[in-house]
Amino acid sequence: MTQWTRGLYALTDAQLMPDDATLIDRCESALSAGIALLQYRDKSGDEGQRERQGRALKALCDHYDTPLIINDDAALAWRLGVGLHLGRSDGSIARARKALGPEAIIGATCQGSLEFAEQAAREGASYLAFGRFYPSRTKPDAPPADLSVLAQAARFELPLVAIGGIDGDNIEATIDAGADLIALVHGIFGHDDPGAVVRRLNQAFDR
Ligand SMILES: Cc1ncc(COP(=O)(O)OP(=O)(O)O)c(N)n1
Ligand SMILES: Cc1ncsc1CCOP(=O)(O)O
Ligand SMILES: [Mg+2]
Repeated sequence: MTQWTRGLYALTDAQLMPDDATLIDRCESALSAGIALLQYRDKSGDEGQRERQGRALKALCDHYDTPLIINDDAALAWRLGVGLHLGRSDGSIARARKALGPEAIIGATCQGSLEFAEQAAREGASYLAFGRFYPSRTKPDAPPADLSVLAQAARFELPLVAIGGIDGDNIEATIDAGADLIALVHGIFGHDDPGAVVRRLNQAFDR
């Protein structure tokens, strides 16, 4: 597996990629340009679609040697043998760690809270996700967080993910504040050519 602890973290969106062909095409474009992690985030409520698209993305991610993370759905992550991202009301990190095993990548939403982060780290999270840091088109009601939380979270010695409204204009400031991974929906998949955007955004890590 390629190093996943620093770089771009692309999250899918069923509105931006409404059918299987668009989803696979856009994800392949991002993967081939070089992302650290891909998250399948499906809020459609269509179980069959989630199983089918999850399996297709697993095959694609294996091809590019890039970890796949499933949002919310621990059972699907277990069936596919991939990583899992859990928010505050998506179930316990400790239970997911027990079910998925010591090697699985398990991420936790911490919003802007060091207390949430402390608990997730204790329960075995692989990374801690903070944000939203900027106005987000994908999740406008996500609680806002201040960038200063990233420097304070360095004490957990886990990869820190920043999320929410990140784009080419604010990515450098977000990395400089302490983010190891930059998670984006619109900033990657809101563009016709995700690969070109990924190449541009990756330059922020190479300064
Ligand atoms: C990398 C990453 N960070 C945060 C989230 C948000 O998770 P959650 O709060 O559970 O909200 P939903 O994404 O489920 O709407 C995430 N998915 N990924
Ligand atoms: C899932 C999630 N959690 C906090 S903000 C957000 C959405 C991020 O999407 P975008 O990069 O389009 O703001
Ligand atoms: Mg969730």
